[in-house]
Amino acid sequence: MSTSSSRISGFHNLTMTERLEKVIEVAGLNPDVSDHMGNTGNLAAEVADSMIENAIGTMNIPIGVATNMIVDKQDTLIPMATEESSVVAAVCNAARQCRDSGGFITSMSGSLMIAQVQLVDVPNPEFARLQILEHKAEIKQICDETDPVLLKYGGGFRDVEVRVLEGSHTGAMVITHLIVDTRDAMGANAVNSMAEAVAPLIAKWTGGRTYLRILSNLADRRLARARATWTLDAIGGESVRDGMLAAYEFADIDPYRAATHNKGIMNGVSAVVLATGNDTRAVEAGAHAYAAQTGRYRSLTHWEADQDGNLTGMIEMPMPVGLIGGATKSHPTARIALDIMAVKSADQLARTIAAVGLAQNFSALKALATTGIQKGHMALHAKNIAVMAGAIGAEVETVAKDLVKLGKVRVDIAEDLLNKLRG
Ligand SMILES: CC(C)(COP(=O)([O-])OP(=O)([O-])OC[C@H]1O[C@@H](n2cnc3c(N)ncnc32)[C@H](O)[C@@H]1OP(=O)([O-])[O-])[C@@H](O)C(=O)NCCC(=O)NCCSC(=O)C[C@@](C)(O)CC(=O)[O-]
Ligand SMILES: NC(=O)C1=CN([C@@H]2O[C@H](COP(=O)(O)OP(=O)(O)OC[C@H]3O[C@@H](n4cnc5c(N)ncnc54)[C@H](OP(=O)(O)O)[C@@H]3O)[C@@H](O)[C@H]2O)C=CC1
Repeated sequence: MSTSSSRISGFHNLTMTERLEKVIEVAGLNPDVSDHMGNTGNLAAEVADSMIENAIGTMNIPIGVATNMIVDKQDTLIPMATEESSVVAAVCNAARQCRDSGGFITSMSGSLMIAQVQLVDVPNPEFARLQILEHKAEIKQICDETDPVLLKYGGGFRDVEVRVLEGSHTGAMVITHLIVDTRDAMGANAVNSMAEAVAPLIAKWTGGRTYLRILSNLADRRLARARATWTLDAIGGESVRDGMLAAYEFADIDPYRAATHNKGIMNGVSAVVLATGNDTRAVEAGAHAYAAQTGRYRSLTHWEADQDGNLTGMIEMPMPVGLIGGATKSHPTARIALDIMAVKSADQLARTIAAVGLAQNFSALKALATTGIQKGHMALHAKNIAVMAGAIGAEVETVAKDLVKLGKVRVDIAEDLLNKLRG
């Protein structure tokens, strides 16, 4: 085997330590790297190794706790795993400003997931559609038998829907949607198993051929909603409100702006999803597909003034998260994060995450419509810049403070400050 080749036969059969040594050799890294990578922090090496393939170590991301949140009348601490400065502060800031008006009120459309079965080579697709619908009772029985545990917890098959799509190469496709209540699980594995169990029968009933059998990440039967009111007093008056409303409208009519606006929302959403061991990609894919559902990519939030002139914000987005399954149970930090939030159900977790997304959006819009994002964000980012410039220990705080004082949060300036500090 050539050391410069990425073809490393049997790599997956090595132990984690052996894999790391192999990577150090192939990538020509300094052997000191093994000390750093060998320290897996608060995720035991054997757990990391059982979670993914070809593991060589772990990567720690800070968890911050957002304070001030009141969700459905309950004070709630929010664990957020993120590498980005000012994200946690922004949630604290937004939540503080709506505490006096009651915090966040949330709701959920349900915990239904959709699995899709793709059927092709059917000459009479509309006929096939009805053939499938006629077998609803049998489909229910197969789905429920596939996951008796889910059934025990009150979940299982709820409905079947069939759509006919026209592919330009493949021709007519008959797409069956299995609608399944996955309760406290995100449900991907649960519904995928059901789709695979039902597919051969769909082929048999219709005479067609099935291809894909997989959940849809456009989880539009699992929408989490949150709303909150910020009084004019709390936000600093009408001009702040109007600036925020204009910022919202900009996002809602312009996809270039909406992408950034929604990225800001996902700063909060993904941080809680990650901290609780849930699937960030599933939530992100669902969020963006949902934002584009009207045919134009739009804002996930809506902002209005109420009859008293106060600012009201709302969010509604797919939130397929669970309390069991994925890494929610296997990652010890995820379990602690769930304990911090004290959530009792996947539904409550999803609703709380929606509230965090709304809070995040509030702070970003307020900063953008007033002082600009850089003032608050860069002040908090200054510590990162100090570390990038080589500051260590107490130097980090000193250099960061000086950067903020100068109003120039730049690495070259941090290096100058550090040199001066060190004499
Ligand atoms: C940064 C702040 C909060 C400063 O805000 P401020 O008003 O200058 O700070 P303050 O010192 O007056 O504090 C107000 C409250 O903010 C919180 N707060 C204040 N500082 C901290 C801190 N260090 N750690 C934790 N919490 C903090 C805290 O709750 C505090 O109240 P207190 O507890 O003191 O009574 C504000 O400017 C802000 O919310 N900015 C928005 C930041 C943001 O959105 N960051 C996301 C990254 S930028 C991005 O990726 C998304 C974006 C912006 O592009 C999205 C978009 O375009 O829509
Ligand atoms: N496109 C995507 O988004 C995809 C995502 N994934 C991954 O799938 C994982 C999530 O799948 P998921 O099905 O949630 O996980 P699991 O299969 O790990 O857990 C779900 C199972 O747990 C059991 N269970 C126990 N208690 C409950 C309860 N109270 N409520 C509901 N179910 C309960 C159920 O039955 P039983 O014990 O019989 O299993 C259920 O099927 C994530 O890791 C995700 O990354 C996988 C494929 C595709």
